[in-house]
Amino acid sequence: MINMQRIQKTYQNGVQALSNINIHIGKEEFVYVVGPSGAGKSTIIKLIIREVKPTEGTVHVNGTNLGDLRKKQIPYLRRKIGVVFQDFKLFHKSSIFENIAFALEVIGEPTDRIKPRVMEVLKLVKLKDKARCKPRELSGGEQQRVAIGRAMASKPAILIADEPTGNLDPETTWSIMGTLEDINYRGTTVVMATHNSHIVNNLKKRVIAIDNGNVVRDEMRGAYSYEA
Ligand SMILES: Nc1ncnc2c1ncn2[C@@H]1O[C@H](COP(=O)(O)OP(=O)(O)OP(=O)(O)O)[C@@H](O)[C@H]1O
Repeated sequence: MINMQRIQKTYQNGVQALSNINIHIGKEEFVYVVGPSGAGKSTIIKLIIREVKPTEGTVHVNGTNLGDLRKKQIPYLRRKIGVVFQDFKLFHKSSIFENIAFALEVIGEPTDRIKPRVMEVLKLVKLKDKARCKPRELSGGEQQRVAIGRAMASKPAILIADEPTGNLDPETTWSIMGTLEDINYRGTTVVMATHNSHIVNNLKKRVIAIDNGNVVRDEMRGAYSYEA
């Protein structure tokens, strides 16, 4: 599903973010990517969604070598990968319905299929009664569920979440984790970068720990750190 081989990434300013990364993530896995600030977690995510290119090495997603992708093929890749961020990134002037519908319009979904799919997605994230609301009328957790719904609208094989609970209180955090587990249970691979040790230590999954641009630990049902 996701295969990173001998990845080295140096940004234009000379900062080496990743030294030698080899990661294989299989179908339907749920993986936490953990590590201190600046370790390289977001860079790994940006490589998977082809927001940045590696300096050396190869990234395969769903069998496609991202190094071979032309710019105009990137939207096709993004259809297969949903992405959720810490700060939700919703359109504040649009309703919840429109926020999700927009994600389908940009990938060229036929008009008659948009409304039914938006309603399905709202059901998935348990926000059917909020379709007409604007994002500011929703709680932080509900806004993040909209963002997850939007990411899932194209039925991607992979959902990437970069610190999705970073702005949420503990109770809301567990509800979001429930939504992500549900999505994974239905067959989507989930890759989540997080600093939240409570989540990682309580909701046991595979843990890939990054430090200083290297994988320092890769464990099934791992902990946040060795000390935890
Ligand atoms: N666009 C960029 N240009 C230059 N350097 C960058 C860029 N993005 C990240 N870096 C550097 O690359 C290194 C890894 O950053 P990255 O954002 O991947 O870390 P992270 O583990 O996600 O950190 P955090 O937990 O704080 O989000 C850091 O030293 C960072 O300063």
